[in-house]
Amino acid sequence: MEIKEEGASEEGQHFLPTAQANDTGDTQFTSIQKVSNEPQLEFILACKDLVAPVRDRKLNTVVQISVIHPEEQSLIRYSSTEIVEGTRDPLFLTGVTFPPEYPIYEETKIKLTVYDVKDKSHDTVRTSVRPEHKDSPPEVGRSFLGHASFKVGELLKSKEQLLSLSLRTSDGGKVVGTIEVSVVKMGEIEDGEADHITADVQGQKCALVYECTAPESVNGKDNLPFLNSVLKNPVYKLYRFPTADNKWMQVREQMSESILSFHIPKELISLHIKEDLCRTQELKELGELSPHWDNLRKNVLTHCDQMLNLYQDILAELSKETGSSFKSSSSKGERTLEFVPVNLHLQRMHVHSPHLKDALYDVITVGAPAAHFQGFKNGGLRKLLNKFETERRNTGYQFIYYSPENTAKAKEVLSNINQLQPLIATHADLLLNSASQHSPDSLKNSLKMLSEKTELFVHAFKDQLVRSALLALYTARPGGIFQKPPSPKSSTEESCPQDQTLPMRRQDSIPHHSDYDEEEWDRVWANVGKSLNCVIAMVDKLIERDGDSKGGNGSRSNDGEKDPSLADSSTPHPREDWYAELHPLILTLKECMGEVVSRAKQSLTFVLLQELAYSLPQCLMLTLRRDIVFSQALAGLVCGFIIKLHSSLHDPDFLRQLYTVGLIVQYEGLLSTYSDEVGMLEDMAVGISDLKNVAFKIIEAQSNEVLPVVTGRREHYVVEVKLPATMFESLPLQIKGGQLLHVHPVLFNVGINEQQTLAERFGDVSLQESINQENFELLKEYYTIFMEKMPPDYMSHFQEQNDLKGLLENLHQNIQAKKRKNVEIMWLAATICRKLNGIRFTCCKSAKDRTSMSVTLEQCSILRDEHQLQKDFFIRALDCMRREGCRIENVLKNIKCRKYAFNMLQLMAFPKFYRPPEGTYGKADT
Ligand SMILES: O=P(O)(O)O[C@H]1[C@H](O)[C@@H](O)[C@H](OP(=O)(O)O)[C@@H](OP(=O)(O)O)[C@H]1O
Repeated sequence: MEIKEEGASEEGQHFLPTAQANDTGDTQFTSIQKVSNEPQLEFILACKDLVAPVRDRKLNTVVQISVIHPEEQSLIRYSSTEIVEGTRDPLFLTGVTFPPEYPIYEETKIKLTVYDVKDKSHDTVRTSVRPEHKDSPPEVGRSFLGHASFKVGELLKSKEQLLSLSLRTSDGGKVVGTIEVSVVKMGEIEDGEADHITADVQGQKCALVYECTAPESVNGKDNLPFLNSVLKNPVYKLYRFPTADNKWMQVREQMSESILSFHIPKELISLHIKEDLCRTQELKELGELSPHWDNLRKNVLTHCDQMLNLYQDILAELSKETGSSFKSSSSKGERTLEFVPVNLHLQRMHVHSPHLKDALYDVITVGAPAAHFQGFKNGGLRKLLNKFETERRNTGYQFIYYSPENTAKAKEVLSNINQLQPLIATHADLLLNSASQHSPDSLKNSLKMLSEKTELFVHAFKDQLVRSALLALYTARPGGIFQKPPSPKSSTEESCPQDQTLPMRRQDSIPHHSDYDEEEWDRVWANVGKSLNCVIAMVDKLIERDGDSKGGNGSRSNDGEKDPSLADSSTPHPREDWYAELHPLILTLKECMGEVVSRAKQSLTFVLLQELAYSLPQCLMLTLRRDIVFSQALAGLVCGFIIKLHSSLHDPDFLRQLYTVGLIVQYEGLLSTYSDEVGMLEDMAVGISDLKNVAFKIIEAQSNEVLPVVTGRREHYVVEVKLPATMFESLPLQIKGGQLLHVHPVLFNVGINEQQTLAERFGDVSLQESINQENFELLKEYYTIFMEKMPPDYMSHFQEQNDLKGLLENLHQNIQAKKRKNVEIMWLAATICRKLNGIRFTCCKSAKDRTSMSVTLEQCSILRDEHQLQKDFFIRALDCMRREGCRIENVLKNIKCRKYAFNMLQLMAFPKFYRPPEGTYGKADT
């Protein structure tokens, strides 16, 4: 019989096979009854009375679990337990779990093979994904003890779902002990019913059947289709660990890819293309410029076209990747995949322990957002942007210097214009519609909407930048001649006081010009407000006269075609033509608005031209780098946000926090401050900080398509997250009403590897220190807003439960202490984030090795601190997770080898609890 390795696919990307058998409609096998999206079958193992091949030898046992699919004859190696040392009655903490989509049936046969491990460092449990054959050499470091098999149906139908099987030697003759298989059911009976289970782990007594409940809020079954559309290829691992009071807790790890890894980059690149096309158009529409500026513009347009082509090519390449949900660490430097985050996963721990509530702990693990293709020879974004800005500020003779804040402001105003102008036009048309229907209520409502949007519009231009940009553009015209547009209707000008002319404050590098009429912009701008006032006055008058006429006044119709004079209110007007009265005023309003838009657009486009004009290729490459890094960061953020929303949808306090304060998003970085990783950290710091420009909006899904949509433009993104109608309905009004939901990203980095040792001894750790200090300030700010804005009744309970102030002080002291490899910083920051209901991230270069050490440590620390994990079992639990848990599968799917990429020397530099167990590390041998 052939033995294959599970997940031995060429790519090594999908460790677990998808449900081929189910998909092909293969119905001759009996499906297992299962709870939707829960693993289909989970069991734990224990052996008794094992016979050692050599008398008095203490056994170190491991069980290899293999599957024989009913339609095939080959044996698939599925999973292993951990090694239990020094006992003939091992009780294994690592269980076996078959995910929801796995093709398993009652007829499926499971084979359990027990080995005695002689040398753990050589126990090369499946180091490569190459299939093994019958005549493969025996595995180094272990010897066969015995095996047993059973059919899944037999286990499920057995009394108490517990099988006790004899272990036999390979010839099937001699019995060498027994193995017990007990079904675990997380989620079928009520809490407390599992009390009879005792865990005498020290004494190595075998446990009975496991049954526990997972409350609806944890499983969130009704939200599953929503989450399933985002998460793919889950890997599940099961464990049982003893609690301090000698009971068992059950722990299930889940690790899933997300199609957002590719979806968000595609959305974002499309958006950039749209924005850049629009910018090109706007630059062309700048009108006539003097030769200096015109040349500059031509140059910019040529380069922008090249960049556009590049983005279009990347998008075309990415669009070929339909259905992909994972970019491996080895593809980090691939140009066409640069926008895609590296190795992005949800890492979830679901804990069920007696007397305690079920709990979920989620961490998003992802490679540090960084531009690997461009490389790090010249540093990363933080340094490059600073350098660029300093040089730009100091060499301003060929162009006008606008600060990054002003450039961002210009983009913001442009974005507001693009949104508001069509919106106002729609509301104006609705108003006319109400007028033609002669409906006072509808007229009032339409007017209310129109007024609100127009006020926002007028407010958007209340900025000194627009004024100074107008002057700058004026001076850039041939001969400095500003083409005067036709003045708005005199009636508007006359009826409104000129009270909005503000003194002009020029930027230093902006030229003065004596011919320039500084007040003209104020007049044009103020005309919008004035025309709106005219509309309001007219509506009031019409409604009033309508009331009068209904009250029995005489009749007279009003022509009012061209002149919207409002002076004749005393004359009675029975059933007048409201449309005819309002139409010219609306035309004037639109005209005034058009005038403002055209001037503001041109002047702000001129501001943006300055940004590009200085050091063109460099500027565009920086933008590309920033876009790449941001795209990777955004993909992770959207994934984290959707998962958080999904798991907390039934929590009113969370929802309130979401719309009143926003969410903290905490990133744990494990990068060193040495060599290339300095550049990565510099990229990462900017990418994460840029996430503060993202807001989320929840909208009701109109179809089955629930993938998020990214809107806005650079520096002003709105991610629309779609929810199915039933879920959407249950949301608070504020969220349903489209209120923007904000995020507050913070990054704390602590390098832990041998490179960091070098940085500490011979290099520089100031980057890490300043990042941690700056981000501490941001975290403190969030905490302050949180305390201020959350309602007092919630806060009193919250403060009682969480000593956040103390934790923050502790974090601050640790950051100030400047201790080497101070991993306490990460634990404190993560704890604060969890207590604040935030979204957790852990990142290193590839999110594969160091990240795996960190998330497993975090998981076990949570089990110890929150779920009373027996202290003596802390290291065993950690080793179980690292040896057989989701993260070793992560390594496998990335590099097709089941070994963390560390050598002894590297590990000696790691803080103690970040070192994986013997036999699980080394360099890839494929
Ligand atoms: O290049 P060697 O000497 O094998 O060092 C490895 C490190 O030990 C690992 O920590 C890196 O992986 P993580 O970035 O996931 O920790 C790993 O990153 P990689 O998987 O991206 O190559 C390597 O840098």
